[in-house]
Amino acid sequence: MEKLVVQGGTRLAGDVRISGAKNAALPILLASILAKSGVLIHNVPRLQDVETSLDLLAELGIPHQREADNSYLITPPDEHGHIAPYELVKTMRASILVLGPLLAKCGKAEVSLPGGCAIGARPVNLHIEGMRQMGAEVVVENGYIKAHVPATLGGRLQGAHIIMDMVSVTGTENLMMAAALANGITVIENAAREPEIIDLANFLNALGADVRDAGSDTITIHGVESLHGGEYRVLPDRIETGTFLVAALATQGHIRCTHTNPDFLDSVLKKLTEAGAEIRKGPDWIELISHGRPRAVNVVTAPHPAFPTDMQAQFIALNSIAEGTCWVRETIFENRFMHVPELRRMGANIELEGNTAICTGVEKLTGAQVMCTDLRASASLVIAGMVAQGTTEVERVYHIDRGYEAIETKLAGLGAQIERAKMCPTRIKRTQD
Ligand SMILES: CC(=O)N[C@H]1[C@@H](OP(=O)(O)OP(=O)(O)OC[C@H]2O[C@@H](n3ccc(=O)[nH]c3=O)[C@H](O)[C@@H]2O)O[C@H](CO)[C@@H](O)[C@@H]1O
Ligand SMILES: C=C(OP(=O)(O)O)C(=O)O
Repeated sequence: MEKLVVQGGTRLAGDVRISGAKNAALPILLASILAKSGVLIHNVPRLQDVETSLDLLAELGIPHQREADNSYLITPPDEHGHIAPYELVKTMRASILVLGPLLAKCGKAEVSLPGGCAIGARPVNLHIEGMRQMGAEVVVENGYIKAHVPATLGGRLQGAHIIMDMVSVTGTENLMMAAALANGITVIENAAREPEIIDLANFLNALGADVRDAGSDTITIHGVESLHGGEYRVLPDRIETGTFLVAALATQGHIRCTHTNPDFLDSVLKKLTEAGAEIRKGPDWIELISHGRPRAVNVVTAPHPAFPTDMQAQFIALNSIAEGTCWVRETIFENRFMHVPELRRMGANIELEGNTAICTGVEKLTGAQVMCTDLRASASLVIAGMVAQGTTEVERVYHIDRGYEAIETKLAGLGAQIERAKMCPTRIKRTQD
């Protein structure tokens, strides 16, 4: 087990290179199942979730090769396995994204049902319902989603008009991938509009699919017979970008994120400006200049283009040391406040009322031993550690490794005092009764 050891008190300064987006790379890697020949994918971030996706492809009998630091060649054979086992799915919920590609390509799929996780129950009923509307027969048995396309449909999913009850990112992606090879036209209404949806659509289209209007709430997919191989570059990670910008403002620093895309971050940049940051933008960079202590800002999470839930924890860390009182309302996940008790251990003044956190900024946090509970909660603890007095030890760092490439190296490059260390086995001293 490893931990991050952070000494607070340094202002972040300099340039940081943003990696490819986790939430685009995962669906794109798994969508390559659909291709008939090799797919070369660039700008894939080096993350635990990427390793898990590659393991999942290998488990299905789909080989890959690392061509360069961040480039992978996936070569799907015509015939391969169709079972995504519990052992892999339990470590990465996004494994559910093989359901659509496997059903579309192999006519059958068995995917372990992902369980709930620290941030909420996260059911996948919309994925299953959409596949059923496209003609698949689906049962949930022994913890697995077991789906097949009946012989009466000639082994091919059928285009359908799907109205999603809720906006779901991976739900929209799964249905888009399934529809790419379906017979006929699929229309997905109330679709998610995240930039990663557009990236997946662009990837599928680069392989010969016909996906239209991704990025709007109604996506139309004209099914094609097959997808060929190709080459694609994953878009930059807007959440990693936002995390570094929040870290810079919290430490009253001045940084520039390079290799990013400012167009994807409107709601976050607006809140950073409201909090007192000066933001400058170029075609592929964003600069943040601090002017003193940040001001507290109210935030409500909602589907894109509104404020992303994946930035909520980082803004709570920022508000913890900002001037004033404000509230942060989480409307996407029912349990995404696990970072709050940890931040309180560092001296933050945060009250929880249902889905709202009320933060009153304190002058200083103090270093403490804290524990990561999920990916973005971990990022918020690292940010808090960088502004706290003294040493913060962030434990269970495997959560952060799921979604941030080399976070301590990048932060150290900006001047942070942070290092990864091995955890010693805990020794509990027993006293005699
Ligand atoms: C790999 C990936 O891209 N992960 C992102 C994706 O997760 P993910 O795609 O899992 O999140 P969803 O957009 O599906 O979830 C949104 C809401 O819909 C609910 N829901 C979803 C599906 C379903 O079948 N039934 C249902 O009730 C969820 O419990 C949640 O309350 O979008 C989230 C919301 O922006 C982000 O936090 C995650 O980083
Ligand atoms: C919740 C997240 O990811 P996942 O959907 O992979 O759990 C996230 O990226 O913050």
